[in-house]
Amino acid sequence: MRLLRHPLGLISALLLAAVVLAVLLAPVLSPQPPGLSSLRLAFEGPAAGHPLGYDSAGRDILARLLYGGRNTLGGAVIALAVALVLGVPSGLLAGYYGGWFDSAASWVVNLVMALPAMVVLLASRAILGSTVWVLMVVLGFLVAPSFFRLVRGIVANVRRELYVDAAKVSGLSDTRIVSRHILIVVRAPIIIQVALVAGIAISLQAGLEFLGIGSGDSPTWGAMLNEAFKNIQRAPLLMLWPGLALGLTSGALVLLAAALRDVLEDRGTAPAASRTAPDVPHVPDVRATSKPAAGQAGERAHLLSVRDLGVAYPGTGEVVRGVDLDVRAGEIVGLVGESGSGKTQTAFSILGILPEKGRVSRGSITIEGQEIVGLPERAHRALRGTLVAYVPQEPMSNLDPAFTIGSQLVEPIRYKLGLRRAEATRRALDLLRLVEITDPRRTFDSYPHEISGGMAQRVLIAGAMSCDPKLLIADEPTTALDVRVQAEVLGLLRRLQRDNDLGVLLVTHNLGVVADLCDRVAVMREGRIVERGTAEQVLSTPRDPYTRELLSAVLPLEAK
Ligand SMILES: Nc1ncnc2c1ncn2[C@@H]1O[C@H](COP(=O)(O)OP(=O)(O)OP(=O)(O)O)[C@@H](O)[C@H]1O
Repeated sequence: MRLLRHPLGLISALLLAAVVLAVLLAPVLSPQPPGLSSLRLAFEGPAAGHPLGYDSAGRDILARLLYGGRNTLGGAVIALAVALVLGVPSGLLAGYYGGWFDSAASWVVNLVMALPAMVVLLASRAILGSTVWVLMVVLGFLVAPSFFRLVRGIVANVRRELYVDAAKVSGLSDTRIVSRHILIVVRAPIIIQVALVAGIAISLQAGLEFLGIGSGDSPTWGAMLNEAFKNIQRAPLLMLWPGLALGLTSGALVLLAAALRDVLEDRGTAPAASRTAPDVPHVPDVRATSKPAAGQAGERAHLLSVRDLGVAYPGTGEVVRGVDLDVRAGEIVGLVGESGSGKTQTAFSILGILPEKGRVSRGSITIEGQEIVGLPERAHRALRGTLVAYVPQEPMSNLDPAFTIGSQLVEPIRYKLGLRRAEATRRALDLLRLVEITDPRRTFDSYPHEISGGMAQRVLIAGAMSCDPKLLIADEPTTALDVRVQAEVLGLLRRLQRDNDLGVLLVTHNLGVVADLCDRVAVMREGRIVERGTAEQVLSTPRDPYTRELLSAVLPLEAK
């Protein structure tokens, strides 16, 4: 549904729907069968009931266009179905279980990818015949590796997530874990990839037909192009219709993929738990209160100030109830609490990205003095990325596997800062250096599946820093990483915060992270803040029983 609110998505979806509908209704819309030929009418112009005129064999162009669309789109569907059936389950298995199946499947995939597609298609035509459907099955086989790699990369990454471990520990079967945790993560990239591959399949098929490699007997847009090309001197307009149909359909698919990416990829994701050793830092600071803080405002911080925030969902009521929070320039504030306590909802309200049905039910949020509750989406969007940036929890699923790291950094920089490509590229490389990536050029040119989780998180931090934000909201930024990499990424956040005088709101379960990094901390439970103070105060002399409970759950494990 959110796709319909995306202008590009709406236009491309409508266009595709119109094409598919027209093609399906071919018998109704078309005045005669596509093969009916009357040489007397060859190259005749439009006539009543034949709005596009006749081709070189005196066949109705509209009929051929509509029936040809059936073959062209049907061929793409077949190629996609084959690619999905082969690529997705094998990618899931290889990514989830690894081991010999992964090695064998990756070997086969590399082999298939090394095959020159055109040669294979030509050879299969010679062996299997020229029917368009058979060629599309072969094409499906050739593009299946792209789905395999996509799914395998994401699944292998998600498999390492602690929440998948937790699901395993709690006794869920593998099938259930895959359907509950894993499919959700791969669904969006697969949908995007489907749109892209459909466009490629249509263009490739048309290319083959245009070269005269497909089957001559059934009409397709490519075959129409081929025939029109032969008569280009005599009737250049014949090229227009199949060209237009192909251009519009493939263009709409590419735009739809881009819109789907926008819509599907900025969703919040599931939580996870992790631990690092606490090492209470010496931090000077501010006020400490131990009571729930609703209504107890105090002086508001200039950078970020939240007062009496409520977030509600229909049916559930308020899930955040009267939260007060301040983040000043140059400080890191931890927002801790168990799963479901409302941390992410608070962070999302500040970012203005609450899920569809969620709304801020009361209170005020100011960023640099500007009230943002009730701000129109457009104005809010202008703040995100420039004034406020977000570092998400799952680095890998926030990077699009279909694009290089470089292009994913460059595009937002160009969009937000209006830089030219060369300048944006320079800035992206500088940012990669800023986040301590040793070979920025190599990372720039890599695809997400070629880099590690820690590197991916650095890339996302680089992305967050790209427009010099003043406030960074990091939601469990190290959850997906192993302990050593966690420490590195936390160190990086600390350095960036110091060097840039950033204010950071760090959402975390992890009291070790709070101890390592935070100046101040607010503890949330059931939508309220139950305790706040300097990290040192809260960790060494917790006043609220809930904080004590949280601490006692962690400390015995970390005392070693
Ligand atoms: N889309 C939604 N519709 C209804 N309730 C929701 C929705 N999203 C979140 N909630 C509820 O809001 C409450 C707070 O969720 P939130 O995600 O903020 O918790 P959290 O403290 O960030 O937990 P975690 O650390 O697990 O992410 C939860 O009880 C959750 O059930």
